[in-house]
Amino acid sequence: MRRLGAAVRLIWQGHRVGALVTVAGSLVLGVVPVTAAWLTKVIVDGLAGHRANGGTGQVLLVGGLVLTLLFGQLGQGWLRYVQEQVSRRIEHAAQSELFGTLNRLPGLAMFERPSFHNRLQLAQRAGQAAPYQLVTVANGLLQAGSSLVGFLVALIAVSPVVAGLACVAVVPQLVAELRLARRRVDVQVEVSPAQRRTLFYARLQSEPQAAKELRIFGLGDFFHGRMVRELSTIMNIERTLGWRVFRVQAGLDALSAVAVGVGIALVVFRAMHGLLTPGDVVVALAALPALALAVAGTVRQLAAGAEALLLIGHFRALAGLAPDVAAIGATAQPLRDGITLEDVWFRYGDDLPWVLCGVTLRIPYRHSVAVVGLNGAGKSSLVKLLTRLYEPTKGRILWDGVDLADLDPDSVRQRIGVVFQDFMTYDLTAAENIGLGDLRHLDDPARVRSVAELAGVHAAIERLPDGYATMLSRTHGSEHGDERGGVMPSGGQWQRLALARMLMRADRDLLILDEPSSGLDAEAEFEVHRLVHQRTSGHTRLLVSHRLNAVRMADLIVVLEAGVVAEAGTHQELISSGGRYADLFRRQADGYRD
Ligand SMILES: Nc1ncnc2c1ncn2[C@@H]1O[C@H](COP(=O)(O)OP(=O)(O)OP(=O)(O)O)[C@@H](O)[C@H]1O
Repeated sequence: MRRLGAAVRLIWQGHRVGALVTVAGSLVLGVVPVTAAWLTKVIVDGLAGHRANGGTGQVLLVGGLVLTLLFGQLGQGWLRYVQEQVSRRIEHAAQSELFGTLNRLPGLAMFERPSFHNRLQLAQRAGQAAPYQLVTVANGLLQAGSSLVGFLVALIAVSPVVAGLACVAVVPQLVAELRLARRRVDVQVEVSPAQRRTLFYARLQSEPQAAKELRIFGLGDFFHGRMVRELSTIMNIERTLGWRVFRVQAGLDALSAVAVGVGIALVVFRAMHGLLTPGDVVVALAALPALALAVAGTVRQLAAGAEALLLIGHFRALAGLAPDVAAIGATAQPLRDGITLEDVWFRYGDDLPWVLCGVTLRIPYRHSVAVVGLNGAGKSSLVKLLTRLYEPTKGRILWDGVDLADLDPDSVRQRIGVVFQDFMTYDLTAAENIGLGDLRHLDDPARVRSVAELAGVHAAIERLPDGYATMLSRTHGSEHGDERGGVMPSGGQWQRLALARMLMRADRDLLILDEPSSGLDAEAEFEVHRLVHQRTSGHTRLLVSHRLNAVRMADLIVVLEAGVVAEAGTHQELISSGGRYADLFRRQADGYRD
């Protein structure tokens, strides 16, 4: 019932007038065949002398029959057109609702589950197809149903026994078709992971980023083979289903043919004994196959409706997904004292190893804290906890003494500027790639330009064919229809663009720079750090870097090792203590000297 409610809501949001019009149209068109059959009967009875229609009456009846048939033909075309319009609007509403829900999910954990993506794929398909399917089913049901009722009434008038036979034949058809509907949905669920893998292999073979390695390592045939294997798996599952559908429906068709045959025999038998007029025979002979068709149509429509409702269940499950990070709470206030991590433990899943094992750390207001450590030490995970993309498994993170878990994540994020280690590269213009850092200033060229200058990428952008309006993509044209194809910045230039994007938020309370210069050459790295330090000094900052020289000016340096804080102090203190940091620093310095 809830699924039906969800479907009706989608249809209502999509195009309520269109939906009502198609329902009314279907009802009217449903009575066309039976009207035509009755007019035929009256004409035939008039011709056979069983009725006194008169010459004018016969002409009027024939005219009425022609008009009825014409109305039926034109009406069907019109109904199809309105249905398509309704369908487009419903699909639009469904996709908008689905992705609106996804965007409202505050955390990351959900996006890292294969089951979520399988369900998303099903939900997308359900959102695209199922509501429309329901509209066509409803219309089909109304048409087939009203034809069915009409012919049944006609048949009851001619022979109640034959009509009863037709009714009994409905039961096995309905049961079999409903079981097939469930199996169809099960198959869609079953093939969903293989379909997603197929898409993944298809993308690898078509995207420029992967094209390099595929060609150099000769991986094209390897991935092509894997894709073909997945396609074969899908094909085999669907072929088995197709064979089952064919067998069941062939059985049902045979049953229906037998029922029609028995019905016709009964009609002929009664007519031979003078119990039926020629008109009755015409009606019965027209009604029986038409009734069989209407029964099969109605049953298949019911099964398609059941299938659509089962699919809508996936849509509902996703559209009603509970957020993995509580999305409500008090609004975060401007930072005045600092951020404290209290015995923070974290792992990405119950069955995965601990990443942080009791980290206690303070980032005082207007101070800079650097986190260093070997690969996999948990530095980026710490950043994800601070930005509330995940919740700590144990322990607390306090924003001026208030647990982050009690604050509205959006309001916290509005107070933070971040450049991630795995930053995004958007297939958009250079200006947009920077301006996205603060949507309020997306169309503020002066501001965009000033942060680009700070990040040292302005000169490179100025040299592009269309300057800041140049598309930074080789696969997408611009939104304004320019399909020339843009340019591809270098790795270091992309990193500077990400840095500039973060600098759009340089006025925020907490700035987090996770490896902001790993793609830069040594000279550029030094320059970027100097500029960022200058531009953001006086802000509360968390810096993550492998290049210890780049973070030596931080107020506090924390060495993270195996998920715990192994050492903490200023650069001088850590060097003097001769521990892990001093060792790492010496080795990096030696590396530069050699
Ligand atoms: N999304 C994730 N799901 C599961 N495990 C993850 C995820 N992200 C990171 N990990 C694991 O958490 C551990 C810490 O990773 P993290 O990225 O925080 O380390 P890091 O210190 O930033 O490393 P690096 O210096 O290489 O960037 C690693 O063992 C990694 O495999």
